[in-house]
Amino acid sequence: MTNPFGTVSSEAILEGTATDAYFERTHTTLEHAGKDPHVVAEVTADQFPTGSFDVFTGVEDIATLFEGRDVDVDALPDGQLFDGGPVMRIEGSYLEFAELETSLLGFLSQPSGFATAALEARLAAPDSTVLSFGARHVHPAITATVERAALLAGLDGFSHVAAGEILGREPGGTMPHALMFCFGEGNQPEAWRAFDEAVPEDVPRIALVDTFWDEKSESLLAAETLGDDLDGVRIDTTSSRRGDFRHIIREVRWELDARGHEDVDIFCSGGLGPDTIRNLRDVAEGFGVGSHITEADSIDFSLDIVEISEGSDDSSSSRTQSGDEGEPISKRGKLSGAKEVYRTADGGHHVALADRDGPDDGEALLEPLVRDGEIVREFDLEAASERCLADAEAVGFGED
Ligand SMILES: O=P(O)(O)OC[C@H]1O[C@H](OP(=O)(O)OP(=O)(O)O)[C@H](O)[C@@H]1O
Repeated sequence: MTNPFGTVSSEAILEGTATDAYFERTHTTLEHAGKDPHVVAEVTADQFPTGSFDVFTGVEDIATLFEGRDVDVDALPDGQLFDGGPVMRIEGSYLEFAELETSLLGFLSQPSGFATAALEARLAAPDSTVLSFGARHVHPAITATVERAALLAGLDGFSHVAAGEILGREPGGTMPHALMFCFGEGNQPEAWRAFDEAVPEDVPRIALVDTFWDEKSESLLAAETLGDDLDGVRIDTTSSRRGDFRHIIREVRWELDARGHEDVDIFCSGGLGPDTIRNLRDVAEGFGVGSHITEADSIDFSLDIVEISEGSDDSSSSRTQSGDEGEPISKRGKLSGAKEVYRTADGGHHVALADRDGPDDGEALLEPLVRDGEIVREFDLEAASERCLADAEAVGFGED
């Protein structure tokens, strides 16, 4: 049985059948008419800066998508923040990549949305542990994409096991309510003790303490049961029972401290977004964040041809490599001509035509990704994450 879950295969994505039918019909029509113009196309979300930044990611998948295609691609670095103007520029014969547009936009749009939302969570509690718990909300085939976006945005870890294998990271997390149910009400100590005995030593002993009784009672019981071995408690109080969540956490902290358990950390989870995290970051040590990341809006990227010229067999005639230019062209409402985007020292994001000067102190952000079908960039998630956080600070991401 191949592909039992009906997911679109990697082969279909690479060969271009993972596309909208109108691109196939365009290909057929252009071939019929003997047309294959040389184009420069750009991927943009907004034409001009809006004052609101998003995180760019998915670029490694784009490199894989274009490998072996006779095109040149330039793109922002992974993790760079952007606000208007192109995040990517593709140059080549249009038929070389026409059908890839659908997958190309999908590779960028959803992961960039996840990473932007994860960055909001990260910056809401810069000094706390923040883990990605959202794998359960997405199709299993894209869980590593979610967890990668979370790491890119600087989260400390994630929960998904198979994603961990792909990303080369140990997943985090300790126990679900299901474990507590299996031991039953009144037997919480048995559950926590069995966990402590069973799991490897390097797994933190964080007891789930909201299952049957109130959070204070279960937290104290966990501390009594595991003593110094208890690293923390997790409070995942259901929203209907939450009341004043901050007060509940402060009360648990107070009662733990009063009995000498100052070293026991408090972790929270369940429907947490940046505002709640900001409100709890001084009373809890860590947060599990799921839906805020997975429910992020996709970034509304589109691909547009911005320069066009008659096709040529000579690939060295590319603009990227020779400086030759086609005719500027654009749809109404979009901006014609190949562009560059710049970051200035004051954190500004600027868009200008690529053959004009940018701002005096502007750093051009588009970098070579593919040349004549060869990937010319290396990828390093840790470096991308550092870039993301540094750029977030530079542009004042999340500040009003
Ligand atoms: O609300 P989110 O931000 O998306 O967080 C993801 C999940 O993590 C917590 O689940 P928990 O591990 O407690 O689930 P369980 O009830 O299955 O044990 C929380 O209750 C959510 O279901």
